[in-house]
Amino acid sequence: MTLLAIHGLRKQFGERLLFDIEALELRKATAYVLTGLNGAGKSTLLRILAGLEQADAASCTYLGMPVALSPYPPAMRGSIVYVHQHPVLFSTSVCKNIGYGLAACGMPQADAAERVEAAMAWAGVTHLRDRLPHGLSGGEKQRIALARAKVLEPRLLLLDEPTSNLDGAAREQVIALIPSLTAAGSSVVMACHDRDLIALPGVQRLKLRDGRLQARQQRARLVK
Ligand SMILES: Nc1ncnc2c1ncn2[C@@H]1O[C@H](COP(=O)(O)OP(=O)(O)OP(=O)(O)O)[C@@H](O)[C@H]1O
Repeated sequence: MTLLAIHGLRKQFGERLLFDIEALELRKATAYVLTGLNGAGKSTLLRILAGLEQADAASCTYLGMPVALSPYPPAMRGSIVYVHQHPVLFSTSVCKNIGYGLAACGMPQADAAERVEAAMAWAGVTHLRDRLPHGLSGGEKQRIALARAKVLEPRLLLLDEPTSNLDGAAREQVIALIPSLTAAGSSVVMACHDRDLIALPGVQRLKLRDGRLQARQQRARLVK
């Protein structure tokens, strides 16, 4: 089942055409890696999908409904989450950071607290619940940012280089979280150069090259 399909997606910065993508199709509950050389436009594409950057599209459907990319549709705003390469956390406790989006959309406190607990456990950050962001490691911050995104139960997570600043156990902990996102029904697009992320079983490959998008399908897929 298709989650998002865009045809004729063009992005220009002034006179410069960054890419002209004939077709981008993202399936439900599927993980994708988006590769390409530095400057190919990976972050820009993720930012367009998240509604943080404007672009021209010939046609777009989201959950089978035709939508315009501009202005960015509320249905996409409410179910697509972008996680920055260097996540910015608010200067409040880890658990309040994770629950912020739920409180903002008016979820009752008891329900929100339950979801936040589950997200903290998932990301392995329960022991950090009362800590302030200052002094947390890069890996801890990245896992908190992933928990803050997952708690919203998005249909699509856009992860910009989620492991680029991490190594060793911190990197492995983040990589280990990815398959459970698709198992929970979310699709994931990760801009990355990390071979271990690219090699995760069932992950589909998208590559930006010379302004075009190449898709390479793998047979095995993660849970749908
Ligand atoms: N707001 C902007 N105005 C003009 N040019 C921009 C803007 N944002 C990005 N670019 C240019 O678009 C190109 C693609 O940038 P982008 O960050 O999307 O690439 P990337 O593939 O994510 O690169 P990297 O792997 O280095 O992160 C770069 O040449 C960048 O300078």
